[in-house]
Formats: sequence, structure tokens, C-alpha cells
Amino acid sequence: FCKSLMNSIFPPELRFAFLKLSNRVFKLFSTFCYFDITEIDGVNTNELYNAVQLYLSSSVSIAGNRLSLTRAVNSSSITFGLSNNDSIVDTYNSVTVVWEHIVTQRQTQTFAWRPMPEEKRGFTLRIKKKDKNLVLDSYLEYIMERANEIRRTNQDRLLYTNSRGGSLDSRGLPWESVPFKHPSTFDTLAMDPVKKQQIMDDLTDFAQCQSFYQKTGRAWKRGYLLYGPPGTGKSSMIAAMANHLRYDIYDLELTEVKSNSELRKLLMKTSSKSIIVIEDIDCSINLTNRNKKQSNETETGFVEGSGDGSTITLSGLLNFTDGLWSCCGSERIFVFTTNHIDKLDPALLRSGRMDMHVHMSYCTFPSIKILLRNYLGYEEGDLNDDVLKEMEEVVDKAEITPADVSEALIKNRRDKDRAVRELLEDLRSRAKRNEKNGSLEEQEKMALDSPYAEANGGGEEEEIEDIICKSSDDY
Ligand SMILES: Nc1ncnc2c1ncn2[C@@H]1O[C@H](COP(=O)(O)OP(=O)(O)OP(=O)(O)O)[C@@H](O)[C@H]1O
Ligand SMILES: [Mg+2]
Repeated sequence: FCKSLMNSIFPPELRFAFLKLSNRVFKLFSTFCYFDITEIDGVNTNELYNAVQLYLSSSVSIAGNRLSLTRAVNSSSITFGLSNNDSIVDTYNSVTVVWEHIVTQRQTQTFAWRPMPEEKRGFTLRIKKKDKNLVLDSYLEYIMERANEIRRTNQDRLLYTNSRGGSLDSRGLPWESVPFKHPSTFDTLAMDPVKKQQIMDDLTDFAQCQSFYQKTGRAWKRGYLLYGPPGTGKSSMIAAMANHLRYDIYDLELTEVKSNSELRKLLMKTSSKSIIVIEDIDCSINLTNRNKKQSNETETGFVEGSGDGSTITLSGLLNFTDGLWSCCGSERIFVFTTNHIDKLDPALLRSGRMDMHVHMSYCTFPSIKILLRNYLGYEEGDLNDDVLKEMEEVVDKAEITPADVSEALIKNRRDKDRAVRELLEDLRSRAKRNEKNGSLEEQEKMALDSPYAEANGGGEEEEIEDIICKSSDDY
């Protein structure tokens, strides 16, 4: 009616001007203001659009009559969405806002840098003018946070690796990912229960105490060093940590990293709420004394590499975990593992870098009981007291890894009595052997100290170090 009235009153050349004017008058007297959040901002994807979509999915599922349903790649759950041109009311801090999902057809383009979707999608947020500051101050921030939370709980977590070397994928990322489905949890992990509880509390504390880190001026990150013989559960512990906190894992293959700057770039492309893992850190690069490396750097003008074209250094690694760049994201955990803690530079071990040193030891009596429960379903009272007593007596002397116990139990899991009998025999014979030859640690030490070992390995390292020092002196 208004339109036909306007057409009959105004000549065509004045109509546009009148429309513009009436729009302005309307805006002046309207108590609302509007925010448009389009799916694509210029040529880039608008992160806020995705966040709003996810955020609304949690309230839409209850309120909406007509919903769109999606299931993303790598996701085990279905998300609800607002249908085209539908709206929903949301309340935040007692302020009511209205979200509308607007979908229109995109005009066909003759030329585009990249193909655009056929539909132009966006959300419009309607809010009272007096509440405008609330949106700008905290509502949008809150939406981003909630969306991240929803994404994390809906989506399977990912295991990233940099095994492609320095090359980037089609989205410019140096990491490749697969869904992370490792079943290890703190419940299945065989270790001293007190130590286990300490680690779990430490992790929970870390995840919940953002304000503490803010208040004390510390970057919101924590380092764990897991050390111990092979097969004692270091990798299983990392999986259990990730499952406990629901974090992604970045498994950093240090030997694939060519330089310190590449290491920094990898770090920059990790997301928050993640665990960054370097396994077998003593074997990854030549982490010798930092001062020696630095003197090489200053005197020669470049960093002495390890001979295979890689120029990554200990100080590069230290900066990675602790320098200014290490806090370019937040809520991150660094986990390093090693079989030989004594080979690591003390600079790497200091608090602030590696806050917690966790010794993954050979099986103790409590950990054997956990494995018997996990693999055979035996609870505390199910086993014969004499068997338990003997196990308790010999297990420490036997120095058996949880991996070996697991294997023995898996092998005979259909015949539980046999499984326990064979395990006990194995424990006895290992204990007897160790009593005769000394503990495994002592045996290993003796093997390394022997003249044969010197010639084949132990001495070689020192020789190479000597050569590096000499050559830098020559310079
Ligand atoms: N503490 C443990 N609790 C439960 N299972 C364990 C434990 N330790 C080892 N295992 C079992 O042994 C297998 C190997 O363990 P894992 O890979 O975690 O050892 P690791 O300490 O990382 O060894 P490596 O030093 O060789 O990398 C696991 O798949 C798991 O089944
Ligand atoms: Mg491992």
C-alpha cells in the first residue's frame, strides 16, 4: 500500500531520494541497531559467522520448529542450525537479542579469484541501541568462547603431525591431521596411584586456572617431562592426558624441522587447548651444551648444524617452549619424553620449561594390580592371597615393564589362571636373574662403561663434540 502510494505521489526521479530519506528517519527513531555477520568477508571466511552458527546450535535445538542438521567431517555428533530466514531470541546478561539467519541468492559473477558459494549467507543481530556496548564489550567474545567449547565437545579430537617436512597443505598449514582415537585413559594406566592422582590434579588445576596465570603474569602453559625405560607407558600417558583434558595433540617430529624459524612457524600454527609432544627428545637432535652452540653461532656467523642440513639448535628449542613465541596461543601443554634423562641439558629441565618431571618406572605392585584388573577383570579380592603376596615380594626385583606384563596377560587372557601362573613364573625368574647380575640399570651402566662400548658409541659422541669445539677454535 505504501509503495503504491509513494509511486502515485512521487515522480520516478524523486522516489529513490525519498526512500533514502525515509530510511534515515526510520533509523533515527528506531530503538534497535543491527549487526550483520556475513559468511564470507570479502574473500576470507568469516570466523565469527561459524562461531555464531555453532553457538546458536545449542539453543536452537530446544527452541526451533524447523532446523537444519549437519554432521561435520571428523565429528561424531550432529549439530542443529537455524533454517534459512528464520530467527531466534537469545538472552545474555538479562538483555534480549534477536538473531536472524538470512540467505539470498548470490549474483552470478563473470570473474572471481576463487569460486564463491551460490548462496549469500549471514546472520543479523538485532539489539536495543542502549545495549549496544554490551555486544561490543562481551557478548561476541562470549559467543566465540562458547563456540570453541561446543566445537571441542562435538568434534573428535585430532592428532597432528609435521611429517611432511616443511611443505604446506592446500590451506597453508604445515600440520597434517587424523582423528585421535587412542583409548588410553588414567583409569587404564598402570602406575603408582598417588603419583597418578597428582598428575591428574595438576592437569585439572592447569585447565581451570586461567585467572591465576593472568594474575601472576605467567604464560598459560605447562611442561611435563616423562622419562623412563621403553615400554613403561610414556606414550600411553600422553594419550591419557589428552583424553582427560579433551585436548588435541601435536606430535612434533623434530628431525623433520630444518631450522629454528621453521620450528617457530609450526608453533604459531598450533591451536590453544592442545598438547605439543616431542618424543625421545634425546634422540631427535644433538642437544648438547647451549653455550657451546651459541659460541659457534657468534664466531662463525651461522649456527653449526648436526651435519644433515638441519640448523635447529638447543636454544631454538628452548625458545620454542619458553620464549616470547611460546605464548602466541594459550592453554598449551608441552610434553617431552626420553629414555635417558641424564642425557638432557639442564636448561631444558628447569622449572618453567618442564614443570613436572614424571618418572615412568618398571611395574610396581599397585600397577600390576591395575593391569590384572584391566586385562583379566580381577578385582582386589579375586586373587589368591598367597599369589598376591608373592607377586608383591618379587615384582620390584623383577624390573618388568608394564608393556611386558600386558603382553603376557593378553596372550593368555582366555585362561586367567594360566595367565597369572605364567606371569608369576616370569616375575620369579627375572627377579632371580637380577639378583645374580645386579639391577638392569646397573647392567646398562656397566655395558656403557666397558671399553668395547667406548669404542663403539660412548666415546664417539665426545669425539664429535671435541671436533666441533676445535673447528670453532680454528675459526
Ligand atoms: N603404565 C602402563 N599402563 C598401561 N599399559 C601400559 C603401560 N606401559 C606400557 N603399557 C602398554 O605397553 C604398550 C607400550 O607402551 P608405551 O608405548 O606407552 O611405552 P613408552 O614408555 O612410550 O615406550 P617407548 O619409550 O619405547 O616409546 C602400550 O600400548 C600399553 O598397552
Ligand atoms: Mg613411546
